[in-house]
Amino acid sequence: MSTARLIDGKAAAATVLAEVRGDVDALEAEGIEPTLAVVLVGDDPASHVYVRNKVLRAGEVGIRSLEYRLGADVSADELLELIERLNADRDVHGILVQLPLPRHIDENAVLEAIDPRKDVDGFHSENVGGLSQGREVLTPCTPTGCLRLLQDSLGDLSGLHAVVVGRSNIVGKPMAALLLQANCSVTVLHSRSRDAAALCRQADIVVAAVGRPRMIDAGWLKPGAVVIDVGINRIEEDGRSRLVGDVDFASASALASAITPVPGGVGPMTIAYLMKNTLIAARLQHAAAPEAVCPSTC
Ligand SMILES: NC(=O)C1=CN([C@@H]2O[C@H](COP(=O)(O)OP(=O)(O)OC[C@H]3O[C@@H](n4cnc5c(N)ncnc54)[C@H](OP(=O)(O)O)[C@@H]3O)[C@@H](O)[C@H]2O)C=CC1
Ligand SMILES: Nc1nc(=O)c2c([nH]1)NC[C@@H]1CN(c3ccc(C(=O)N[C@@H](CCC(=O)O)C(=O)O)cc3)C=[N+]21
Repeated sequence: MSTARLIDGKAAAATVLAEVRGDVDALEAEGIEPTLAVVLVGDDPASHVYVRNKVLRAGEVGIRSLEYRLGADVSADELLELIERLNADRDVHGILVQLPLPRHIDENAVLEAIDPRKDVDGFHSENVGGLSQGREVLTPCTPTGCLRLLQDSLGDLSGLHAVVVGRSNIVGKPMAALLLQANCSVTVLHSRSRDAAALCRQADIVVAAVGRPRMIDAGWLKPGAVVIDVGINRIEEDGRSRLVGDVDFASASALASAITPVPGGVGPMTIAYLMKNTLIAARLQHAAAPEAVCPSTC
């Protein structure tokens, strides 16, 4: 039995970050200091780890980052006020509000309050709609990172059948939109899909974003399929805690032609694309408001 080629997300992320580093230098030569504001509400330990990683990575590529930590009991109004302040601050180019938010805060209202041009997560309806219409907009980091991994592995994706397992707003749906934009035929599976494994076995490309440890095994795959595992699940095994994906790596890698590991696959690419989006956002804002037309008072 053959073994799948490993798609190295860490190495791919390093390439993306090197591209970003070059763009940062170019912007700084124009007197612009790309800046990302990260907002973290509450004390979820996993969220704290993610936010720390984002801030560290930003520093490494020369992006300035501002961290705002708010208590779990903060009111929606206080959070919206902070976002308004960041929207109005011309020195802030990207705003990321770490999800999930505490239950008493309407997540959608918060995401809609972010200036779409500073929406480095690509979650604002303006950007969601733009992606669906094929306009050039800020697109969500995780699926955009997955698309890059696929294009690096396969080149042109035209005509391939891609199956996305999961239909969340942050991964599954934008992933499907990006693959369609890249000329794939796209099938989206979810918890109500009938005989999901049989549908998945028709895929040339499988993107798993379910949140169920090792759900997708060889029985879901056509021989030679390329598998992208978005899942990040912390489980207890052999008396210790470990991170596993939504794909049963051992089983799937015997049948797939290429596969991402967890950790070291999609996760690092998500952070790399957050940095890239921050650069795109900075460019967008400075192209739209050149000093020559816009006096310093605006
Ligand atoms: N690597 C990274 O950078 C990131 C990783 N993640 C990880 O990706 C995973 C998915 O995240 P997210 O999209 O937010 O998760 P959600 O819980 O929001 O969505 C899960 C999706 O999976 C579907 N689903 C559940 N059970 C089944 C099943 N048995 N068969 C088919 N589909 C099923 C659900 O269907 P339905 O809609 O019908 O309920 C839903 O659409 C998680 O492990 C998360 O931690 C998330 C973001 C970034
Ligand atoms: N507004 C918002 N935007 C997000 O993009 C967002 C979010 N909220 N909330 C949570 C999810 C999750 N997410 C991850 C990012 C990086 C890794 C990552 O780097 N993972 C490493 C392992 C890290 C570890 O060891 O825990 C890896 O896979 O190699 C994982 C998950 C972004 N998310």
